[in-house]
Amino acid sequence: MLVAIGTKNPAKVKAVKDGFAQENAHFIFKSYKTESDVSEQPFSDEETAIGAMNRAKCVLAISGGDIGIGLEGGVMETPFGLALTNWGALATSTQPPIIAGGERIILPESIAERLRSGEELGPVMDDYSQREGIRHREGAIGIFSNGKITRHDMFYHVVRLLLGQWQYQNGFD
Ligand SMILES: O=P(O)(O)OP(=O)(O)OP(=O)(O)OC[C@H]1O[C@@H](n2cnc3c(O)ncnc32)[C@H](O)[C@@H]1O
Ligand SMILES: [Mg+2]
Repeated sequence: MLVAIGTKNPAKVKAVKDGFAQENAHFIFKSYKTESDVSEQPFSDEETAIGAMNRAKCVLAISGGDIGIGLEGGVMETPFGLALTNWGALATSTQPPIIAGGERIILPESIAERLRSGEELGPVMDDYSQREGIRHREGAIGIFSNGKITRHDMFYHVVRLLLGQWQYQNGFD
């Protein structure tokens, strides 16, 4: 079965491969750069989830795969501050997309202010941590959880939720 992944981001690609790895079925993976057709920095749960679904549908269409997976990161305002929010989607040609959300934490106010004024989380995190490519590695969630939950860990959970829902809906044991 061909699983098409709608990103070239290594943290996301590895999360998908690891998420499918413990199954008995044989999966082949291909990754493609896809557009999420939402803002570069999604600013709500809804926009982030739509971005994930768009990526999943797009990668399914361009790959001819059996399953398309889209993962999208964003932020959302809450009564407690600006939260990280992450969504994943699994698309097939026969059913509406399945979605699942990731773990959330509140960002420090200094980071939140920069995002509210229009900056993107990726570059802001690199600037904050004085390192390059945080979004390809542990991500903001990894930095602010002291490495306890990385971007890979978080998206791995999302992928397990997607795969499990797909199996449940299709009568797998
Ligand atoms: O190549 P793609 O798949 O697009 O991966 P990405 O890292 O750009 O991830 P998203 O598009 O899903 O994320 C939307 C924006 O939020 C940023 N972002 C999201 N989660 C992040 C995290 O945990 N750490 C750093 N930046 C993050 C990211 O850099 C983008 O500016
Ligand atoms: Mg992106």
